[in-house]
Amino acid sequence: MTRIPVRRALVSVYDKTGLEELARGLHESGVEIVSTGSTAGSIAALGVPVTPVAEVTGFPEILGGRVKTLHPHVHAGLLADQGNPEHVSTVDELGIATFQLVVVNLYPFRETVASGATPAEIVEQIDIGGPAMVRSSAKNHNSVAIVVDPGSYIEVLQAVAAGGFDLITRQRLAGQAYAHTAAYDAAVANWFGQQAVLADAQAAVGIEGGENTTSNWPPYVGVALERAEVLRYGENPHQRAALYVQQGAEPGIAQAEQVHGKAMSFNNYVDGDAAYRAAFDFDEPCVAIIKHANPCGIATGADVAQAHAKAHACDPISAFGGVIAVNRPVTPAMAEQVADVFTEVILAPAFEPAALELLSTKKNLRLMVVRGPRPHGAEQRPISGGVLMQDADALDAPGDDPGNWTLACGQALHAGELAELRFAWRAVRTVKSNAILLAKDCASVGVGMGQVNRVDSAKLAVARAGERAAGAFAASDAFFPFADGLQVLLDAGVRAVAQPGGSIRDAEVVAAAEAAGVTMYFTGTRHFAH
Ligand SMILES: NC(=O)c1ncn([C@@H]2O[C@H](COP(=O)(O)O)[C@@H](O)[C@H]2O)c1NC=O
Repeated sequence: MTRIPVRRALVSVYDKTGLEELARGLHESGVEIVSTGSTAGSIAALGVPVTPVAEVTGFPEILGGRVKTLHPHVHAGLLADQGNPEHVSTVDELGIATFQLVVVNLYPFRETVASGATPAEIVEQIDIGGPAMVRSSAKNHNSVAIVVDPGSYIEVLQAVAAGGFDLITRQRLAGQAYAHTAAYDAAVANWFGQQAVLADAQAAVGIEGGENTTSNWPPYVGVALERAEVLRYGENPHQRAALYVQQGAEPGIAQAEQVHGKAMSFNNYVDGDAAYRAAFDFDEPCVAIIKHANPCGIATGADVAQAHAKAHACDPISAFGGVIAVNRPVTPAMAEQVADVFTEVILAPAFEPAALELLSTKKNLRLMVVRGPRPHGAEQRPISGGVLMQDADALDAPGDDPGNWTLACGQALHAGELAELRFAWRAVRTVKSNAILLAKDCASVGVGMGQVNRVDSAKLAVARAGERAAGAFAASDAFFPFADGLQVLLDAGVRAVAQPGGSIRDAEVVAAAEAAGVTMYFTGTRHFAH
């Protein structure tokens, strides 16, 4: 493989991490370093020889740094194919020296947006010259190696000392470089999109009839995904699969840190995500046990061990091979309970040392550290040929506060009972629609999920609860279109029901509850989850 010896390098970095080692190493290998303003200043301060880029261009940096490397003496030096005799003679005639290595990292655009800077400050942090150099060098990877990641300087110095970069490495670096500028431009485009949304919203204020409905979503959304892991297989063994993390996204399970166990599978991630969302919906210590993206047990408790015991008791048969999420650090007491049950994954914000030690003896159990709370931004759902976007179904709708519920029939519940019904209401939204959840003592006791009619979901919940259905607190993720589904719950002896209300047959539904002497609240909010 042909290596291209590095004689001349262009270094222009905003992030000066590792710059000292890089500059010293390049100099020791006999490489001439050309550099921009403060990068050159930092290198010179180390006592390492450096040529300021203005000496190469014969032009000062102007417009507050907007123009420093945008010059033919730089870009021809980056773009000349050093294996092409015509290119070589052209640059020779014009007295342009070529580069074999370019090290660039860009102005911190995303960080500046996140810092709450003004639009003018943000715009100034859109790097122009940097991406131009990155793209020129990457295009000309036949002659130039382009490095955008301060984490790869050691590899860079090794390659330089070994006689230069081979073609495969230059191609790989070029790919990384284009991914880097693409992600950067996507972040810039997304910011401009957000500005457009804000401008539209401001323009809509005062328009009679109110709200701006057309432009609440940006005209373009750039998503940059970086492969974090190749998975053994997908949902089934014949499907290939990989995990990608979304750059700039709120951290979630894709960014979780594995502290024990074999590699996560595709299904572990899917179930883990459902478990994470469920457990982190609660402020109290909460444990959710998930199978096939649905809870087979969810409970809150005084501590995580109690919450786990209650969640497990909901459906011990289904809990076998489950994925567990907990919204507090795992304690030794909880770890002892879990150790007795075959479990695929536990996700938690932390594991107490003794818990970690105990659970680490289980070689098939995966332990993942996740940072809560669950992401609240917009959610994407791929469909064939596109993506649907929606606001995350946060638990902040008026109907999520029992204080806003309407008593449809029966005696108002006292505070303790209302807390039970509130638990059922919060927990049911983690269940795939049609969803019916029966709870007692702030623990699910029967869950009916994913049925194509509400009657079957009710039957399933009641069947799973068995005797526990009597006196249970029931929640339905959407209204009862007829009284039949509710009747299943009433016949099983539930104590109270929370449901959105809003069916054209509400009167029939309420009459059925009233006849059974059961309290029913309308929440006014629906929580479908598909
Ligand atoms: N305008 C230009 O010609 C230009 N050339 C390089 N840059 C950026 O300037 C930064 C380095 O500048 P300095 O060495 O002055 O800290 C790098 O992030 C680089 O991407 C430029 N800045 C912005 O566009």
